[in-house]
Amino acid sequence: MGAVTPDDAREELLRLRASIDNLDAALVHLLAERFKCTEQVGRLKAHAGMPPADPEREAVQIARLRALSESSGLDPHFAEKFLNVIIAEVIQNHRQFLDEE
Ligand SMILES: C=C(O[C@@H]1C=C(C(=O)O)C=C[C@H]1O)C(=O)O
Repeated sequence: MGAVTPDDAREELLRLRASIDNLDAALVHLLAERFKCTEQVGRLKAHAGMPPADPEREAVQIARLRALSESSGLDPHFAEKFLNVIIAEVIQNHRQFLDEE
């Protein structure tokens, strides 16, 4: 392979960053849809007198995402940390719905 010129490198960087921008936008859209869903779950639970957190469901979700991560080349430890941050935010929202009831 020949030497990479600064112009080639800049072009490749721009190409990769354009993909990163698209992927970040997709992540934001996916998260927004997930939070719309969990909001409905939270309101349903608050109305039905169910607790905001469901540790059994969380354990199933974490195991599932860890397995998916392993098969797709994502660090499963990172996937678990990421999901835990999201779940903590969801549970905090669910507690607020409970207070509003
Ligand atoms: C969304 C729910 O509420 C909480 C949030 C979860 C999540 O974000 O995946 C999973 C379990 C619950 O602790 C649910 O019970 O399904």
